[in-house]
Amino acid sequence: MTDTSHSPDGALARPFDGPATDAALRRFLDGLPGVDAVGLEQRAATIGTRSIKSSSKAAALDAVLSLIDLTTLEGADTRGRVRSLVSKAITPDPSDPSVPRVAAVCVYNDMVHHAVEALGAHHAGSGGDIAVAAVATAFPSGRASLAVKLQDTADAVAAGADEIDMVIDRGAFLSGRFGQVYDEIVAIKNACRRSDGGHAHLKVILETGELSTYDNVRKASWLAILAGGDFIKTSTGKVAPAATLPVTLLMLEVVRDWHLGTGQRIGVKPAGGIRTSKDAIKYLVAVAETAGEEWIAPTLFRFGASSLLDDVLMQKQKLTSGHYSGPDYVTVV
Ligand SMILES: O=C[C@H](O)COP(=O)(O)O
Repeated sequence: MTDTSHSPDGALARPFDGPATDAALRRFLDGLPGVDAVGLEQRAATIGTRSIKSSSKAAALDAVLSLIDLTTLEGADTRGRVRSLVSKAITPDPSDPSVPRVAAVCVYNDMVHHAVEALGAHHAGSGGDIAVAAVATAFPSGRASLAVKLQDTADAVAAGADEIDMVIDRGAFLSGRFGQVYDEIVAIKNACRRSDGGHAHLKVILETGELSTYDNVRKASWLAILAGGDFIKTSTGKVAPAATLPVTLLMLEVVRDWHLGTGQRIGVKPAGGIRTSKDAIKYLVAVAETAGEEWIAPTLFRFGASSLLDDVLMQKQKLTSGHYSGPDYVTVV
């Protein structure tokens, strides 16, 4: 990843004066313009109707592949399951070595060392091209003490995680305790520091399905960026609704506005429920039309998905041969 980080206290970029107290954050976030829900949903619906030339489809499918955080987040995860996932990340299509690799594998904290071991030289931490992302901070609920969340994060970083996907405290956010949410993100960002002086990149999961309103999604997006998030991510995948096109579009508008105001580029990661190439391409159109084509890069956009890869491989195969292969074409993790 290129370094999209900024000062943990947001001092250079903060769009208000003084410390980020609860009152200052509330004043700023409550002063953001309300979201025109009808307009937002219409924009998303219009994006959903765009057609893509078949000559561009192959490139779009390859772009989708390169942006996937290939995910397994199950209580039943094992070393074997993570090794299968990693093998698929390294060689998505054993019959075609030209198929691009995914950006990252995303696993629970205690599976990080298995992922790192299985990736070997492919691990980003060893100069390879696949990152290991770990969900942390008492994922998916976020209900634990700050001390536990910091330890959770430090454990994942020590085990070799290149990226930390943290969940915000939705209870604190919905109660208006914005300072608490801000401080927690700042603390987790500090826990992302590695002993070599680098730091794991921080994706801040808003869990938009629990935020009730588009206004809250906009506020939480700003709050996460102000506190130092390198990425803002829609969902854990454990709460419905997970990623939606309108919510992702709204988050893209925030990173676009942040970039216009500060020059800093923040990433966006829709996650949960994105299973088809057709849907993924709609997201790419939203990225290109909202933040700009430069955001279509693993440093600035990811899909958090467990099964999207299989559909993309099937669509690529259909483009090449004119027909779908049987269900055995894709390997099931
Ligand atoms: O962050 C990723 C999600 O947990 C994956 O969700 P999914 O299984 O619906 O693709």
